[in-house]
Amino acid sequence: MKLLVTGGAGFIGSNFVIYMLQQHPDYQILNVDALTYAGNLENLKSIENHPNYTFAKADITDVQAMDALFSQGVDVVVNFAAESHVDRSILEPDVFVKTNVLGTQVLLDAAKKYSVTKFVQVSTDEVYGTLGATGLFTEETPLTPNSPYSASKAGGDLLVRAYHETFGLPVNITRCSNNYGPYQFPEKLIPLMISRALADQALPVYGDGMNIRDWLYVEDHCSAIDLVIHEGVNGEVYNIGGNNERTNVHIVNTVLKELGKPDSLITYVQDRPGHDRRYGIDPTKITRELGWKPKHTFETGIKETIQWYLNNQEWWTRIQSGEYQKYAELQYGSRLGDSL
Ligand SMILES: Cc1cn([C@H]2C[C@H](O)[C@@H](COP(=O)(O)OP(=O)(O)O[C@H]3O[C@H](CO)[C@@H](O)[C@H](O)[C@H]3O)O2)c(=O)[nH]c1=O
Repeated sequence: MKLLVTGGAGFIGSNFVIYMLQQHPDYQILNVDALTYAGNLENLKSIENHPNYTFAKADITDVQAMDALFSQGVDVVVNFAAESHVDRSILEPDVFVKTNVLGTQVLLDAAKKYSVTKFVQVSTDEVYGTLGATGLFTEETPLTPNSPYSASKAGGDLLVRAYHETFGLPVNITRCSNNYGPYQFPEKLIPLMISRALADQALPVYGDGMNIRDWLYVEDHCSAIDLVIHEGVNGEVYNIGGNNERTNVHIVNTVLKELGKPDSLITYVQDRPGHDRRYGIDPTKITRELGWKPKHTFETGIKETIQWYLNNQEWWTRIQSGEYQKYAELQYGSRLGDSL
């Protein structure tokens, strides 16, 4: 099988490439990534010389580049390539629409032209909007995205759906909750808090810190996508969640405790505009229909993750520079100057 993985140098994408080469060493994997700020080939050092792995630097919105890649023969596409950070989408929505909507459409056109046997769109529970105190997102929950990021992902998902309905393209959409684990870029809650706590810097908790996310260990997400590639019924959506709902303040306290750092580092700052209160995924469909089961509890996953960041300080200190640094100052500088 020849797999085209887009965004394979990002957090979830690189974990997926490594996972697939371990599970299916005979599959050929072509990783295409534009290597924007969060794409990092260092994530793939362990498999870069694998005989069945190839890398191409290209942007998924580049029609000619995508045509050239698909013309080499592709069986399955897994589309991870996306702008993914909500705060950044509030500052610059245009790049989100370009990559997440236009990029998806370019890939769909190429997938149609070259008759791929499966197109998996890796999406997010954020397309469902926010939950109140009760209930869970199911695959039938209406799409009501609240941020430019989630609106752009919903736009991509709807195009995927339309290519199935209109052209019969064999597609699946997966919608995951918050991932965590090795190689997550330190703009996201868990790695950001680990890196700042280690440097004894203030930890910016948005609003009252009681927003809830449903945490999924990245390797469990990868195993779910592997199942969807092989067993997913064309046209179907599958929600993937870890049944691990936690408040943000619980996450931050866990990080502080594991690192032996004081609570006084927590700084409540101005809330994220349009901040979704709660996400919670009902994974019944993928569990019952495809037999998926996560292997990690939150308690083991978070310990392993913190240990990974402790063991790999060079990886994240190197990337905390350049464009990231400028952006972090914009994002946290103003927030931290504006503590509640
Ligand atoms: C970066 C940061 C975040 N937060 C809060 C905001 C959220 O309630 C929670 C998690 O924030 P983030 O790590 O940015 O993740 P969130 O907005 O939930 O979105 C993530 O999870 C989604 C899946 O639910 C993915 O689709 C997104 O790509 C991914 O970024 O922590 C803080 O309180 N302080 C912070 O500095």
